[in-house]
Amino acid sequence: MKIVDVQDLVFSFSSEGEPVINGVSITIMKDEIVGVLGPSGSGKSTMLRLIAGLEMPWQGSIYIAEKPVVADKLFVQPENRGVGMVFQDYALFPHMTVGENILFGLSRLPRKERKPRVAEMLELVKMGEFAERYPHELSGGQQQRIALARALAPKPNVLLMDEPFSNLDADLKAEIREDLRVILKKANITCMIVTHDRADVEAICDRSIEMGQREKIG
Ligand SMILES: Nc1ncnc2c1ncn2[C@@H]1O[C@H](COP(=O)(O)OP(=O)(O)OP(=O)(O)O)[C@@H](O)[C@H]1O
Repeated sequence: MKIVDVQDLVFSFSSEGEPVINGVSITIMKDEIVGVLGPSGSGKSTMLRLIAGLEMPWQGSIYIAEKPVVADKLFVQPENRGVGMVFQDYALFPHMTVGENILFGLSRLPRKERKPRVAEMLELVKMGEFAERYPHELSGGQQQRIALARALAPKPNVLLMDEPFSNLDADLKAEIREDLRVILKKANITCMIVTHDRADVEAICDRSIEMGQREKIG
C-alpha cells in the first residue's frame, strides 16, 4: 500500500525565480523508513511541510494512505491528514507534564482509551517513569523521545521528522539512532526523516531519496 504518494508537486514561496519544489514525485510504501537527503536549501523541510499541510502547493497532488489530501481544488487541513510531525526543537508544551503533552493529541480517542495509550507510548519510548516530569526537567534525548511518543500516540499514517538529531551531541546521537530505528519498527510506522547526515540514513532508514533533482526521486 502506498502511504505517501506525491505527484508532480510544484511550490514556491514567491512568484519570482525557480520554484523551491519543481515537479517532484515521491512514493513511499507502508512501514518504510525513508531518509530525505539533499543540500541546504534544496527544499527538504518544505517537502515535509507540504505533505503535512503546512504549505499549499501550486500544482500537483498528494495522497496519504490512498486518500487525496491535495488534488485539483481539494486541500485537506493538517489535523485531518493523519500525519505526525517531530520538529527540530521538539516543540513540547513547556507548561504541561510529559503525560499531558502526549495526551494533548488524543482528543479523538474515546476518553477511557486515552490514559492507556499515554502509558503504552511512554513504555514504547522507555520513559514509563517520566509521566509527571516537565520538559525542562529532561535531557535533549529524553525530550526527543517524548516528542516521538506524542507524535505516534494518535496512530498517524505517516511520521515526518525534520532533522531530529540536530540538537543532540555526537555521543548521544549514535545511541539514539539505534533506539529510534527499534522504536519506529516496533510501532510499525511509515516514516520520512529529513537529515543532512548520510550516517543517520545508514543507521535508521530502509532507503533514501535525494532532493534537489528534477527527476522522479522515489
Ligand atoms: N518561509 C519562507 N519564506 C521564503 N523562503 C523560504 C521560506 N522557507 C524556506 N525558504 C527558502 O526555500 C528554500 C528551501 O528551504 P528548505 O528549508 O525547504 O530547505 P532544506 O533543504 O530543508 O534546507 P536545510 O538543509 O538548510 O534545512 C531555501 O532557498 C529557503 O531559503
